[in-house]
Amino acid sequence: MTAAIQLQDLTVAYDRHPAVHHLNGNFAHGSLTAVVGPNGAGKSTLLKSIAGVLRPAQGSILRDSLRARDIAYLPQQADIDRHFPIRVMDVVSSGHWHRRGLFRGLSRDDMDKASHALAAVGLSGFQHRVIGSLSAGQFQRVLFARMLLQDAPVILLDEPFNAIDARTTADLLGVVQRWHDESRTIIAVVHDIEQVRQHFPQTLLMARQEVAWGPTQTTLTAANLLKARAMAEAWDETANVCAQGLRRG
Ligand SMILES: Nc1ncnc2c1ncn2[C@@H]1O[C@H](COP(=O)(O)OP(=O)(O)OP(=O)(O)O)[C@@H](O)[C@H]1O
Repeated sequence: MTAAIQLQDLTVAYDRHPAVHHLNGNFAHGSLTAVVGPNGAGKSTLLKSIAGVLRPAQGSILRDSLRARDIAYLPQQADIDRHFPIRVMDVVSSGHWHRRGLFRGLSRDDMDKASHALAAVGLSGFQHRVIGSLSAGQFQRVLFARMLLQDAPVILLDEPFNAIDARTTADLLGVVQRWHDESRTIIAVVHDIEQVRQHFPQTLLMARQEVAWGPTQTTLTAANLLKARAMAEAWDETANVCAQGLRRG
């Protein structure tokens, strides 16, 4: 299968301290991959750099012929301000702003599409609710409805099921499976190893660097999980990005 996203010796750093270190590999077109690793392993940083929010310190990310709008990115809920006084309909409809322009009002067609997307995530009738009044699970459903409208071939999800109730998680895993059936490329940071084993055919296990990357069954072994933890604990937070020509750490 051809690569939708290719990481070439990718290092991403904050103030020159690497959070992702010399990653190499491909996310194939139509693949469904979980990104797994201990806290601070660089998972969110990797997703942000694939989304184009962060730039590589070294190496590169090749995105085939994808345009920025072809990549839908769902950040962690903690990174989203929900105190904004806007309605569910406005959030969902912003999923297709690239088609209708940022400042044009909502057409009847836009509203119908948003209503269908809300129905698909089990939130019929929520159009006029203010987002601050929703539970965490309901808000996550709204963000998935927004991504349904975005209709992107590549979907990045950062801990989409963290602190979300079991019913919502099951429903949203159904949406992810539907996207997979539609041959979209999906990369999701997931903490629940059992969930990964059940729903994600591919896994990238990382601890700043790659620990293992491939079919979930062969990647998520007890030995690899132990290795990831040991690598994360041994990581020197104060290390700088490698100077050109130095041996890789
Ligand atoms: N904005 C930032 N500024 C400075 N350092 C950061 C920033 N964001 C993350 N880091 C550091 O980069 C490293 C990787 O963080 P990252 O959030 O990517 O890991 P993660 O695997 O997603 O962690 P978690 O599972 O806890 O969400 C950590 O040492 C973290 O402290």
